[in-house]
Amino acid sequence: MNTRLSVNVNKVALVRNTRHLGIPSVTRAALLCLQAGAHGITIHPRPDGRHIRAHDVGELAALLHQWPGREFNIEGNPLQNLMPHIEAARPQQATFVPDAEDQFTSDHGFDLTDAATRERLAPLIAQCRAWGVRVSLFMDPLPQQMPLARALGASRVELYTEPYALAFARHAGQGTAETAHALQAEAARYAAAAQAAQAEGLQVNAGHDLNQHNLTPFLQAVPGVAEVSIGHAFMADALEAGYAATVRGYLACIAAA
Ligand SMILES: CC(=O)[C@@H](O)[C@H](O)COP(=O)(O)O
Ligand SMILES: NCC(=O)COP(=O)(O)O
Repeated sequence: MNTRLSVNVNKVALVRNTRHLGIPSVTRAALLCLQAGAHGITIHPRPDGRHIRAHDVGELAALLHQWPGREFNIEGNPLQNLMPHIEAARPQQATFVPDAEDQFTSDHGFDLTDAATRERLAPLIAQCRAWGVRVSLFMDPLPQQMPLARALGASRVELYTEPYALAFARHAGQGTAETAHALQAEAARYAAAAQAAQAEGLQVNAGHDLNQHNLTPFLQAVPGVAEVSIGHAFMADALEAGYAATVRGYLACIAAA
């Protein structure tokens, strides 16, 4: 499967919000990434508006409508502020994330073994489907929870990849047999979760702290990833190389897998 690249532009908005000048432009960043070949744009309009704000959602939806075949992915907690954005923007994909309102960043997936969580999510997933919006659930790599995700009506899961990224960084920094084993074990966890999801008919996305060093090995270890959404490391790279060259760099990492 050719994994698709969705660029998360949260951090462009974060810098923009530090002045009242409207620069750097979020929509221009998205346009340049699409022109360079990115398959989609991801945003996470958090309740506190620290980066992506309501007007960004509408402006990006209008931009993506000019790019048939490219996808708009809006992330957030559907029990907080996400659903009005989904109704207004009608993105191709909504990624449900169980973040608290004041969370520093996303750092865990849903626990679908909790009946109350399932009861709250089921009607919201159904609502998105009624709007023609695919739902992906942000999940830790837990094979046993994949049937629960499918039973709720999700079309995809997004595997939360920070633990893998941490194991990769430790091995890259130390290169010991112990870190190699730990990295191999982490990659195997994700492969098992992906295979369990695919066995349920779910497609598999992945994201959080992926970068140009850990992306290719991740995709080599985890079969059939449909989409990676990458923002923080992407924007750090783009500050040095520019958006277009950075898109090409990440596409090359995907092609090398
Ligand atoms: C869900 C996830 O892992 C990221 O997409 C999230 O958008 C990161 O949010 P911040 O950019 O606010 O750290
Ligand atoms: N869903 C992950 C995402 O959109 C971006 O995460 P990160 O690359 O900013 O960590």
